[in-house]
Amino acid sequence: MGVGRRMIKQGPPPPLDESKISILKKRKAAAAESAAKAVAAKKRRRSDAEEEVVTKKAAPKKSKVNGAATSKTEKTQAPAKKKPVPMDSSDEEDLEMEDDEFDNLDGVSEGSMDSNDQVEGLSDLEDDEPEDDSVVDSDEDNHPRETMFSDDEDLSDAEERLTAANIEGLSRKLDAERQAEEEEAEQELQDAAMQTNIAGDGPDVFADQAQQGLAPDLQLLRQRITDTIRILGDLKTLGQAGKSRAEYLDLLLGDICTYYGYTRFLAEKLFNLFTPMEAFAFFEANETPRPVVIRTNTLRTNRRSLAQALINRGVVLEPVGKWSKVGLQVFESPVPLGATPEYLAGHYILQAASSFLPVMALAPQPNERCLDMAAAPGGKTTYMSALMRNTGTVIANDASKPRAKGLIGNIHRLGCKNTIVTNMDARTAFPKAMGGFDRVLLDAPCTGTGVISKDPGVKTSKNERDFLAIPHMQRQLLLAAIDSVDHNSKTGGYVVYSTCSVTVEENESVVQYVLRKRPNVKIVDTGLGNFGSPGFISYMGKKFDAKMALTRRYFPHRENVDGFYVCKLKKIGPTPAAKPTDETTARERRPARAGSQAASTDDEIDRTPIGHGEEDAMDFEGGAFGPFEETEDTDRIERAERNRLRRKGLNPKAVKPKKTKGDASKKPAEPSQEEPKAEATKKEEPKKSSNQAKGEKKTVTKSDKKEKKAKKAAK
Ligand SMILES: C[S@@+](CC[C@H](N)C(=O)[O-])C[C@H]1O[C@@H](n2cnc3c(N)ncnc32)[C@H](O)[C@@H]1O
Repeated sequence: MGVGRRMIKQGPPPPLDESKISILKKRKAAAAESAAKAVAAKKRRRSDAEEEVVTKKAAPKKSKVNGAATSKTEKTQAPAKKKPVPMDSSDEEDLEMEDDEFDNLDGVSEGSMDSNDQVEGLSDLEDDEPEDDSVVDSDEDNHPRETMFSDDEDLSDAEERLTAANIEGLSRKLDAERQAEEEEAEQELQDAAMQTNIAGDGPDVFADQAQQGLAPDLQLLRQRITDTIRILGDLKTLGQAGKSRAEYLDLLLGDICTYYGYTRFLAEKLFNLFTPMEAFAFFEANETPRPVVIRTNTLRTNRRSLAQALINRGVVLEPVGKWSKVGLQVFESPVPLGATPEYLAGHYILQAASSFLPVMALAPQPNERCLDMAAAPGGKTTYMSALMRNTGTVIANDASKPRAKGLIGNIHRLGCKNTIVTNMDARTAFPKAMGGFDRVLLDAPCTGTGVISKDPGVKTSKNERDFLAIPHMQRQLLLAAIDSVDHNSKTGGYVVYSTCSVTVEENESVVQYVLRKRPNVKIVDTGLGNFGSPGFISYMGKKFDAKMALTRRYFPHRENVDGFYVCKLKKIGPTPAAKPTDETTARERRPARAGSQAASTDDEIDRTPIGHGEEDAMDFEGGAFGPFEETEDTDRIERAERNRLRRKGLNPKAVKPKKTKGDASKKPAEPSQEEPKAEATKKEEPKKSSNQAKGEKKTVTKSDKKEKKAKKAAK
């Protein structure tokens, strides 16, 4: 992400600024406090920061920020005391395909803080060093911070393991907070009803519609949104005669689009995930940034030492919550977090709290062989490396070359010595180039609907085509991920699939698809406890595998983390050699082809996985996994062949009739040496029954291989 976007993200969206009156009273209070603080002099701000450190220290029983979800009190105070924390360019590793993200690594501080702040921060640092030191000293003297950074923060496995107890505690706390917020919101709605003296009879929300076309009065719009939600909650009593639920929903969606700036298409998609009331909370949460979080790099330091070093620089921070032993939530920083000596020395990385979760679910072990399929800029790769204590191997792959450069930068900075970077399209590269991994992480490219607060462009940039093309690619990648895992791994055999999107199309639907295509995997518990919400087991009439409830969903308005999805799969049997990685139906492919660059490469690639040993011997068609889906295969094979010919500069229509059944060597366009043989032979398949095709395919493949070998030998 660029500096500009970081700056935008740090502040509220200008058009909503004036009218943004939170539904929660506590936020009103915070806004007032914030305004008051804004006029304070810089030294005053500095002393505020010191005060806060002292306050925290003086309040040992104060509840801490959990899971990046602040406690109620903290949420109230946070907007006022937080000033924009400079974000490092590595901060959000989850936004897809941003090639320049790491090009701006060194410029991070420039756009994030004004120069005065920086100078002041530095001079203050010099002036106040002894003072800060004393704070740290006193901290060591039975200070509450002792409890925050307890002695158990060693580099042990246990430190990294998420305990169910911690998670349950956190979950309970979040539930309580959420309930309180909902009660407040409900109260506000009731107050609004009393103000209008219309108890038992809802307001006429349709009355203002005549004003359409004029610039909207955002306050009125907001009022109408809350009124409509209230009416929808009790349509029978509050609804107007002759007005249907659909009409109210239509009005509400239109208002949400106008108020928050979404396209109708996306607003509807997101709205449908929740009740109207909860959808409102979700859209609201997307207007405010999530807490800034850094992850301690345990290959270089430990959290206690890092926290002390940063506190000495005037950074106000706390442990992110008991669920993580490496996360620190930063409330305020007088220095750019992407340019501190500790940052440059690789002691931490800016990483969204939700981004820890897939790696925790993956739980890579020392000495394992792991793959991070879509790794750049490396927040998760470097965490994997740290959990593996720089042993074993992590293959960190990314299809984007510029992003892969950023990945390399992070790997060096954080001192990951067990990591190899590759720059390949994971759909084709794995398991062909490499396979047999103990664990694979697929943090898939996605639409980014979980990180709208970071990238508001998502509100208008994602269209229907994206929601066909991107899930299509996700399915391909996840099949490749599964095929790349060694089901016989003594320590692993796991795949973790994650996205920073909240839509069902990119999450449960993708998992459901691969369950159908790869019955040799099953969903297992993520190990993330009750933190987050269970994945959907049904959605809009569509039923999913019952175990989908073991997958986890995270939402900005529920957990105060970026929207995220995590699914853990265990491979229980070999992937059949004959099973192509991409088996999307023709119906799914068509829009995808037209849709995106990712999808456009779809046709050009044969994704047939290379079998390993026993997998080669697996007779898929007659085996445990059922028959080929002939229509899909036929279409895929024909398409692949046409594309192969086109790549050769040949007209498929012109050359096709010349081909002879079963004789690969007589093809007019000979596949190049590096082209997969399966592709060359599969074109014969459509005209045969699946059994015939299978038999012939094997025969031809073998003869082809022999022929190739002979050619090689001759050369
Ligand atoms: C959500 S980001 C990954 C973030 C990363 N896991 C982290 O934690 O820093 C998705 C990444 O997928 C990469 N990508 C997209 N298509 C790909 C493909 N076909 N093969 C491999 N990587 C791909 C993008 O370049 C992008 O860096």
